[in-house]
Amino acid sequence: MNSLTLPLLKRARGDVGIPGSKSLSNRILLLSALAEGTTTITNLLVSDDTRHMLDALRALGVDCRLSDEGTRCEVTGRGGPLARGQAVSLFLGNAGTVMRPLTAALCVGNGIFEMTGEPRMAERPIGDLIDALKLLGARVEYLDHEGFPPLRIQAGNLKGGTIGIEGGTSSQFLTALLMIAPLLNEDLSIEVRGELVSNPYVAITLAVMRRFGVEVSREHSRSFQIKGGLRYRSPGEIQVEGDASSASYFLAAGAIGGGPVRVHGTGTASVQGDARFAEVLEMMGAKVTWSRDWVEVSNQGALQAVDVDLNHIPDAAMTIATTALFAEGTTRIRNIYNWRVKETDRLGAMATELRKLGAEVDEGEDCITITPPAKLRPATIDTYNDHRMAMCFSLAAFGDAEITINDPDCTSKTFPDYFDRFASITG
Ligand SMILES: O=C(O)C1=C[C@@H](OP(=O)(O)O)[C@@H](O)[C@H](O)C1
Ligand SMILES: C=C(OP(=O)(O)O)C(=O)O
Repeated sequence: MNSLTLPLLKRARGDVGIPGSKSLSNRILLLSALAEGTTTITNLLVSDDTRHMLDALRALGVDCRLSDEGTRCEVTGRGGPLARGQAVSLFLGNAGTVMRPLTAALCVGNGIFEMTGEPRMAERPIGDLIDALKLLGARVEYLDHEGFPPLRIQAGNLKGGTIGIEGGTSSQFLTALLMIAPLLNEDLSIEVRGELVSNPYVAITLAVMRRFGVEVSREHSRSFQIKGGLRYRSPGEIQVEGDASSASYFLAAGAIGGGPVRVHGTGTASVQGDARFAEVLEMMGAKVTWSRDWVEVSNQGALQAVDVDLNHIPDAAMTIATTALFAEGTTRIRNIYNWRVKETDRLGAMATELRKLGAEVDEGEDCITITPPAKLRPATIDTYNDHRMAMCFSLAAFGDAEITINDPDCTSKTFPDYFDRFASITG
């Protein structure tokens, strides 16, 4: 579909479920492949990003059997590195959670691997991770531009020791190193240099590693120690939580459209940082009710603008940017520099599209300031092949102006039937 014109929305209410978490699905798939034993994964996310992980694992000889429309997967673990006799070329789309961890995993073992992706992937940095892997002895070549995919990896033995990793661009670099550390023959200490962005994603990594039998010690918040020469062990069956970033659009709809909207699949028991998104809606004046595995949002009065550092929830932070269209006052979202190196330059894209709706927007290097107009203007929103642009701008349909979303199918990266589920609580 080239574009989707949304009906004018007045209210949002009802119950809605969300698909499995992308971050958990891809971590669990990879560790299942590396582990000893067979893992049955349930509530697996079915989307482009998980398909890229599955296709890559299969190309690497891992047996992954899907059932229940792809939400259940039985993975026969390799009990160690993903070695391969012949050279393998892997197309990884624009999935950061595949490119970064799989690159690290394929540096260990045997084989020659080419890692490629969509054009945008060639603009998403990976140099800090490759520098760290090279210090451990990895052989990685840049096939196009220094510091960016596509890459050519010649796997081998990596040593342990102590390495530093830059924390300022993407937490996925640290996640990648943590996940391969047990496969090294020697112990590894990882010291994060500078600020660690998107910090809660590291907690997801540690939690999944723990489920697969590996404990990481933490001397302080940015120093990690992992024993080498270990094997991941399958937990048997493992259920993927609902995706807390995907939940954010419905929760925001509850805040803008009155609610109550109850989202099932994530709540206080979640390991995902984005589960805290509703706290920001609470700060804006919405009423939030929490349970272990659902969150409900309703709102009677007017929402209020907030001034918040959302470095810890960079994905759900985009939902606050469009919720700001319905809040009184000027909203400022700070410390989100890495929006610039994701599916698109999200700071630039967000500013451009919010202005089309009549908002006054100030785009800083690492922040965005949004003052809504008295009334939204009708607009056609470009989505920049960014699933989150499409999803968070669907909220603009509450503004009593006709909103058309270009390329709505780009939600397939993490949430293929997003617009149907959105219609189910707003129709
Ligand atoms: O590790 C993960 O699962 C993710 C980490 C975050 O990326 P950065 O660490 O690059 O901010 C997030 O934006 C991405 O969607 C998923
Ligand atoms: C940044 C995102 O994805 P990726 O895993 O490709 O980094 C995202 O889903 O918003």
